[in-house]
Amino acid sequence: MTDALLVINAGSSSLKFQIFTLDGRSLARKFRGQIDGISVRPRLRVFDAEGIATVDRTYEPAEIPDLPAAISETEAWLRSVGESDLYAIGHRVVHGGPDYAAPVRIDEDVLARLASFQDLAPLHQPNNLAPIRMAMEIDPAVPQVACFDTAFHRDHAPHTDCYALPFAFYDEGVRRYGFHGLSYEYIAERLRDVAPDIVGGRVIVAHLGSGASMCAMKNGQSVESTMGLTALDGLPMGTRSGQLDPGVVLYLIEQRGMSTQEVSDLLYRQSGLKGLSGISNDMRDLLESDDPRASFAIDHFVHRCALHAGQLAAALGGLDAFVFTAGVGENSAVIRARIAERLAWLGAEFDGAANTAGETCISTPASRVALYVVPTDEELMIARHTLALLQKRAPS
Ligand SMILES: Nc1ncnc2c1ncn2[C@@H]1O[C@H](COP(=O)(O)OP(=O)(O)O)[C@@H](O)[C@H]1O
Ligand SMILES: CC(=O)OP(=O)(O)O
Ligand SMILES: [Mg+2]
Repeated sequence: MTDALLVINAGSSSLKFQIFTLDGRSLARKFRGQIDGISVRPRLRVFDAEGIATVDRTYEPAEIPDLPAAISETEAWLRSVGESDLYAIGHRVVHGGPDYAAPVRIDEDVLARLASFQDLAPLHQPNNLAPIRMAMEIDPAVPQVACFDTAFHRDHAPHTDCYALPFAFYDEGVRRYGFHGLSYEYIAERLRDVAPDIVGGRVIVAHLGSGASMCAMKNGQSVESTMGLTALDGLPMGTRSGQLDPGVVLYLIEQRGMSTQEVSDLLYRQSGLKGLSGISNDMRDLLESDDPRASFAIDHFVHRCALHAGQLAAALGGLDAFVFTAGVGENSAVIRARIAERLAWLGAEFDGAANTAGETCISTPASRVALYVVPTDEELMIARHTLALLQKRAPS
């Protein structure tokens, strides 16, 4: 089949993939699948075009201990359905560095440049690039396109995305890039249908998954993000610390004698919900647990979400809407309720019944700040960009 478009999205706790068929310029979803809960409660699910689950398989944590294992398992599944003759493959690549403000067709030079950003996104970039190399080896003739988490944020004003370091660091690329841009771009588009009255306003989108960030949007454009040079900054995450006094890093090195590798492992893999709770990086495990350390980690997460929401509301000069998305934001009514209650001072009137009923709008009609739950679809955004780039037009 030469009219199939494969999309791969390697996150920090999941590998998501979709296959689309092409009919001229339009995309039709054929399969959507993911292995989530990697290393904790791995589960492969594949849904057909009607949303019916065609595969639902759980694994022991040791069977899918990391992203590379999930990549191999997914490759095996893809081979089994015979999607070997592809029109193109679109990839999520988390870090585009200072070079890439838009999707790019991948060749050896581009791949080498993307590999040079690996240390800035150690949880993601290696797993984003491995399937690209794999596909190049299988069939170098299939076009591959990289779509970046950083691209949507690249129009930030320089005084907002610099660090207060000597300016030469900004020039060499030490900037607040921001991530989850494919998700935010998709949500910005969805809001045109879901909430046309606020799309031109001041909106915070909270992408709360295993990785978590918030984006301040004005008129559908990103103006601020909680993430920075790396995807460590901002909110606490599954295994990442989030915002930290840089003095803590100095303390770890100088007082505790930790190596850079040990500090990196601590901040990327042992911190966040996992580090604070000592139980799990998976929000579902914490919500199900009676252990006070689980509720402590959740309290911290909610507190930091509320603080960062205030910061982004300040960046926007007020707030018209707040949108929840990604694994936690889409699925946990409890976490949404707890964060929404902390937005009351901004004028948000939370509708608890709408929230538990799974409605899209979870604020009262009188609320000055509208609250929404909008499922994200990074893979669809990647598919649109990939097709547009290969057909040399703006994504539709
Ligand atoms: N029903 C749920 N309640 C609470 N959290 C959930 C639920 N379903 C999924 N999650 C959380 O969502 C996270 C995964 O989100 P996702 O956006 O897929 O992450 P990523 O792409 O970063 O791997 C997991 O850590 C999981 O705890
Ligand atoms: C950038 C990032 O944190 O991505 P994810 O949430 O998919 O891990
Ligand atoms: Mg993700």
